[in-house]
Amino acid sequence: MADQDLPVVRWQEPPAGPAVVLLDQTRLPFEEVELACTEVPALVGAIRRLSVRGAPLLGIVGAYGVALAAARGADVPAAAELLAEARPTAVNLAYGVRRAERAHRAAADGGAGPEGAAAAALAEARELHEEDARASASMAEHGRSLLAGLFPGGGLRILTHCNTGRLVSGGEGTALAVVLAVHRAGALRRLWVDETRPLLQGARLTAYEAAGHGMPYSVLTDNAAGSLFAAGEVDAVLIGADRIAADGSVANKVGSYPLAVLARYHRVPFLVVAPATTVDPEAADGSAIVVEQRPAREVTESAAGVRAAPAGAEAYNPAFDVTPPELVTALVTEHGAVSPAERDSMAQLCSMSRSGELRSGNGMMDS
Ligand SMILES: CSC[C@@H](O)[C@@H](O)C(=O)COP(=O)(O)O
Repeated sequence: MADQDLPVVRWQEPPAGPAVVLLDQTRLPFEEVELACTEVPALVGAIRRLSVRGAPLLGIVGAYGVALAAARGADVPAAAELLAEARPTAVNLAYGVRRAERAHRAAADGGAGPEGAAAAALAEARELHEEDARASASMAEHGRSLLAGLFPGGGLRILTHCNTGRLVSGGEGTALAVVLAVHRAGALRRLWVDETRPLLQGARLTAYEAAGHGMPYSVLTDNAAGSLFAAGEVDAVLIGADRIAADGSVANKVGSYPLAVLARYHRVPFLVVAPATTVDPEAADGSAIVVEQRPAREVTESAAGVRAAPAGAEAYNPAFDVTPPELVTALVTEHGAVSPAERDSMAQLCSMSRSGELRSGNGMMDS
């Protein structure tokens, strides 16, 4: 296995750059290989094929993408549009893009010139990168302390879905950062890792991160989760989120909703860990969240391109599903934990998130 020491994203200055350099997640867990994107279309392609993925990281990368366009003298609004639309569900992507675009425009309007405006976009991307690292550390501590209160004896068996660790973040991640804090506190008995069909973010990426941290973990097929609950082997479910609506509905990797149903039936806490930038106050409820549909071949073929279904088979392949707020025990953000059932807490969380305002606009938000 690789060493896990390359950054998940970094900015490359000239002469090798300007470039946004990504740790190519399609090559993990077998190879740690960097992918240098020197132009925005290459970066958009990398986002679409999931060389880089996970909501908070998409936001950071989107912001660096705007900085890249500016540094290359490209059409920044056009590049921002391309980047923001590369994937539709994770609200953080458009949020990061619009933030950097706004910084670029403000500098240009202030007479900074092309180089100064490009520097302003890059500074904004770096700021978002650092903010996300700080948010990650706060979420980890809030989540750990919530679980310590619920399970004072430790010995936790946590089930997680998809990948939510350092590979999705400026820091140690969202849900997996909480698991890591529990592990460091000596309170993790086992991490159950859903393989996460069809692209195996759990089996490939979460298992890779769990192994790197020396966690006790087991990979299971998504379908095996029910029997694990039935056997009383799951104490808590922790997942991340790609977008959280104003009513507390949570869009996350497809397969999250069935876990929430299982957790409710078996009276197991279902915790969603995400930075406030994942809250979209403009999405009133789950029906307002666009769910990305992925190509059929991801389901009808194996990862190696070997056909699993008859030629011409059609497929249903949504990348995400939406869990209604009544199934979510708590949302853990950098500001603390809230129950989505508490309307006042949700309203407060919405007011702390600027993702909705920045997501859809042209970066002209007043502030
Ligand atoms: C903090 S990570 C939360 C989500 O982004 C994660 O669980 C997820 O669903 C990622 O999906 P992906 O399609 O791999 O980008």
